[in-house]
Order: sequence, then C-alpha cells, then structure tokens
Amino acid sequence: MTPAKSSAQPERSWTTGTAPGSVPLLGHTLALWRRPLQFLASLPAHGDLVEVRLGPSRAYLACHPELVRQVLLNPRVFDKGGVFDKARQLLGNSLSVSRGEDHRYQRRMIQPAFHTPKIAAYTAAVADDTRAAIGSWEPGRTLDISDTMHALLMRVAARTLFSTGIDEATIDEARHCLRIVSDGIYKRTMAPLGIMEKLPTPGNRRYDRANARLRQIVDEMIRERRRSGADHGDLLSTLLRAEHPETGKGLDDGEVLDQVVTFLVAGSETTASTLAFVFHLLGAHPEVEKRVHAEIDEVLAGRSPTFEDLPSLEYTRGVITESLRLYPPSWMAMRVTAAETELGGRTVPAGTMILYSAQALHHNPELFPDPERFDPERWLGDRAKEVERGALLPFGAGSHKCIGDVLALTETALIVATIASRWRLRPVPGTTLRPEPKATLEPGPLPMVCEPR
Ligand code: HEM
Repeated sequence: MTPAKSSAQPERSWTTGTAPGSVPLLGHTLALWRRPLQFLASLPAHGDLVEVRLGPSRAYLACHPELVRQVLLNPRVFDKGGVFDKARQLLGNSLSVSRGEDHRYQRRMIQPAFHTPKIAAYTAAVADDTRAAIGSWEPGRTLDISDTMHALLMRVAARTLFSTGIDEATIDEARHCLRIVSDGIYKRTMAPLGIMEKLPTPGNRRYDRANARLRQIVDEMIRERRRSGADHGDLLSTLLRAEHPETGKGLDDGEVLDQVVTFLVAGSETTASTLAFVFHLLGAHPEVEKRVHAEIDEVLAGRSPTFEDLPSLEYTRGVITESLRLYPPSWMAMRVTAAETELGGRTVPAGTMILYSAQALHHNPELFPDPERFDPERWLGDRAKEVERGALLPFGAGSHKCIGDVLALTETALIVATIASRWRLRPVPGTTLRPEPKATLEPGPLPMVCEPR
C-alpha cells in the first residue's frame, strides 16, 4: 500500500494499493466473477483507492467514502460509460442510463413524481395490497419469502406508479418476464465480448420473448392511458404530460415505454430483495423481532400503518437500514472518466473504469465495527451520528442518486409493519442464506413458515 499526496485534497494523504491475486491475462476478472462480494469486501484493506486488473484494462475501486463522494458528485468527469453504454442499447436512453444534458432534463421532468406528497399518496394503498396478498396465508404453511415479496412488489408498483387496472394474471406474467429481462440485461452488460447474446440459444430466445412480452404489456397500459386521457397524478401521467423545458416537446410512446421498463427494472427487484432480507434477518434474530413486534403493536394498536406512522417506527426503520447495510441490493456500480483526472492522489487517464461498491463500504471494519454483525442499534440515537459521512450508501449519491429512495423505504416499512403485526415468519431449519450478486443482490430461495402472532 503506497501513501500518496493528493493535490485536490492537500490536507490529507490517501493510500493507494493494488488488489492481490492478479493472474496473467485475466488479472482479477475471475475473482470478481466467482466471488464478487468477498473480493470487493476484501479490497479496502489494500488502500483508499485500489487498482484492479480486468483483463488488459486497469480499473480502480474507490474504497474511502470521501473518494466515492468525489466520484459521484462530479458526473462531468466521472461519467456513465462502460456497462451503461451497453445498458442504453437495451433500455433506451432512459433515466438510469442517460448522461449529461439528457439526464439533467429527464431528471427535472420526472422528479416531481417522487416528491413527498406524491409518495404519501402512492403508498396509501400499500397496507391494503399487502393485507390482500397475505389473506391466503395459513398457520404452518411454508412459503418462499423471496418469491412472495417479488410478487407483492410487482402488484404494488403496478398500482402505485402506474395506477393500472390490469388483471392479476397479467401482472404475474409481467413479473415473470421482468425477472428474465433483468437477469438478461445484467448478463448482456457484463459480457466482455458481446457475442454470446447474439447467438440463437434457448436462453437468448427466452430473453427476447420475455422482453417482447413485457414491452407489449407496458405498451398496452400506455395506450389505454392515452385513450382515456385521465390524469391519475402518478408516474405514468407525469411521463405522458412531460414537456422539454426549452422545446416544449413531449415524450413519444416509445420513450415513455423505455422509462416505464427502466422503473420496473430499477425499482421492483431492489425493494423486493430488501424485504426478503429483512424477513430473513428477523427470523434469524428473535430478540430483534420481539422489539419490532412491540414497537408495531404500540404505534399501530391494531390498525393499518400509514405514511404518517413511519417517524414513530424508529426501531423498525433501524432494522431496514441495517439490512440495507448488510445486503445492499445495488452492490456495485461504476463510472468512466471522461477526461484525465486526479483521484486519491493518482493521475487517472481518460476512459478509466472507476468502481464504487456499497458492499465494500458497508463491510469495512474501519467504517462499521464488527461489520458482519446484524445490529439495528447502529442506527438509533447517538450511535447513528458516529457513522462516517458517506459510509452508508445503499442509494448512491449525487445527480444519479436513486430517485426512488424515499418510495422504497416507505414501501418497505409499510409492508414490514403490515405483515409483522399479524405474522411471524420462521426460517425452515437448515436453510442457509446465500446472497446472489446479479443485477441486484438477491437472497435466493428463502423458505419460511407462517406462524400467526
Ligand atoms: C431498496 C430499493 C432500492 C435500492 C437499494 C436502489 C438503489 C439505487 C442506486 C444505488 C442507484 C444509483 C446507481 C448509480 O450510482 O449508478 C439507483 C438509481 C436509480 N433508482 Fe433505485 N434503488 C431502489 C429502489 C428504487 C425504486 C423504488 C425506484 C423507482 C420506482 C428506483 C429507481 C431508480 C432510478 C430511475 C435510478 C437512476 C437515477 C438517475 O440516474 O437519475 N429505485 N438506485
């Protein structure tokens, strides 16, 4: 590890290092491919900025929260290139992959759909939807909490963001397609050569079919809304009524479709995985579960939770934050330098890949003592103030920070409170959590047994 003096930050020295275990030709590609979570979490021990070899290319992982901030708060230099260029071909030039002026315009146009009063309105029915979804649960029944939360989230997204009246069977079909599409986008953006996905393999055909069907379902939803002309005050209406601030031009149906698919990809799997991790953690820590139940019983006294209850559900929110720390759904992201720049005391050429990883930050013992311990109290009272700025980063930062962060936290808290006020979910003995880092960090199958409270 080499100390290096930064001219941009003259007051502090950064340490830079190289990840160990590079092999000829491949560098660290295999380590990053085979055991990405462990590999990333091991890197902060080698410096504030750590060089990683990806085949012939050099990339850097920003490990110190301050360096991550420098990257995320300067999108003109640390731009959305690399995998985002590939994702743009699959998702269209939508919010999560656009850059520069395009991104600024889209963000300005869409942001009003995520203002707090809107979120309070969207989430008014989340408790009802959740109660309807758990209406068929029976004592002693085993369910896969991962799958159950994905199904619930798709219904909630259909209702909150798109106020759609489409039937349950179509929502289920869209969910099935979305998982295939999301997985396919991840594989296609990570594939180094871009050849395999063009071959007519069964997997590629499955992806093409799922993508076409998902787009057909969304397209029908858009046409229906245009036909009715109704303004439901939701995300879909915002997109359909959006106008470019200078040209006054709106989005055509194809552009609206790209945005909707992007929101489904970015918003539903991340939130569903968070919920599954939370229920897994509660099942594995009965003493924490007991405190969550006590808080919910005291605050709600038997009624359904609402947006206004969230400030009072402080411990429950601490559990959710701690789950996002341990299992950040967005486990790694990247930028590409648009020009030569300096980072952590190193001169970094234009076109260099800079990685940042919530997984690496959140499991760093320098930032979170005893990082593998599930400890919701980290987020309560004075202990929360001890956490270093930028150390907790489940939603990113800067101009590309997650637009759905408040919505995701609200939905998660409302769903946890609704379920935990009636049911306790017990892990099936012998079940081991094996998080799967894909487009989102997924919990994998998690069978749990329903017990009425
Ligand atoms: C627990 C749930 C969620 C997590 C952990 C999460 C995480 C993130 C992260 C880390 C980013 C920034 C990625 C980067 O720096 O490149 C991001 C961006 C984004 N997220 Fe989320 N997200 C969640 C839920 C949602 C929801 C509910 C929505 C919408 C309904 C959403 C929509 C988006 C969009 C559109 C972007 C791109 C924003 C931009 O570039 O301007 N996310 N998300």
